[in-house]
Amino acid sequence: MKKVQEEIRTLGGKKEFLEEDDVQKFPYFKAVIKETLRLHLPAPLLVPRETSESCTIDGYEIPAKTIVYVNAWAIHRDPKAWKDPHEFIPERFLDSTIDFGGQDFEFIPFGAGRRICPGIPMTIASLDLILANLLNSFDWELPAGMKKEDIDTEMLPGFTQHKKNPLSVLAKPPMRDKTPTFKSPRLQA
Ligand code: HEM
Repeated sequence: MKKVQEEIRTLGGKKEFLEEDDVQKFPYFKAVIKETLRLHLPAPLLVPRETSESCTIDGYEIPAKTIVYVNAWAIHRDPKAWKDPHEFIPERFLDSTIDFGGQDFEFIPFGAGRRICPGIPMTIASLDLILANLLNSFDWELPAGMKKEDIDTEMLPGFTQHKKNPLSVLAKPPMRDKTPTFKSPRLQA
């Protein structure tokens, strides 16, 4: 958290509101989003498919008209593809060209092929903008007495992943805001 906030607050030019172009200057922030989509992909089994003809995959014969699920959750944690696959290590994406565009089959949070999610640009633009501004504008703390090891990542069963128990966090204005470089008209009013 500290590392990504430092990047945003240093490279973001101390702006009060970051725009889409600003976020493109934050490689570590981008890596954090990728690593989150690797470990906690919203659709862990993608969207089911039906085979149009029989085929053989990895020695298994799949008859025509079979419903097939791609276990992207398992692919994203495959030790043959990822070092320390269960660990949250955004740095693994820094010197890597692996992206979610459907060309790198070890990382497919939006699927791949001709039915790949068409919402990628909208998703990434919204995630970038909302998350970068939340990290820029606030410091985040766990409620008193709670340690980071206590964060519960349990999910409800379902087609898309939803947290079983809500996450409680405290948003605090960062210390640097004691002497703001820019005051919005809203704050001055
Ligand atoms: C984090 C956000 C999102 C994730 C992880 C996600 C993931 C996916 C996945 C895994 C698929 C199936 C692709 C496949 O099986 O190969 C899919 C399909 C689809 N997604 Fe998304 N999606 C997201 C956001 C969106 C948004 C914002 C939109 C619309 C604005 C959208 C629209 C669609 C549509 C229409 C399909 C069906 C495409 C088809 O079957 O041709 N998605 N998405």
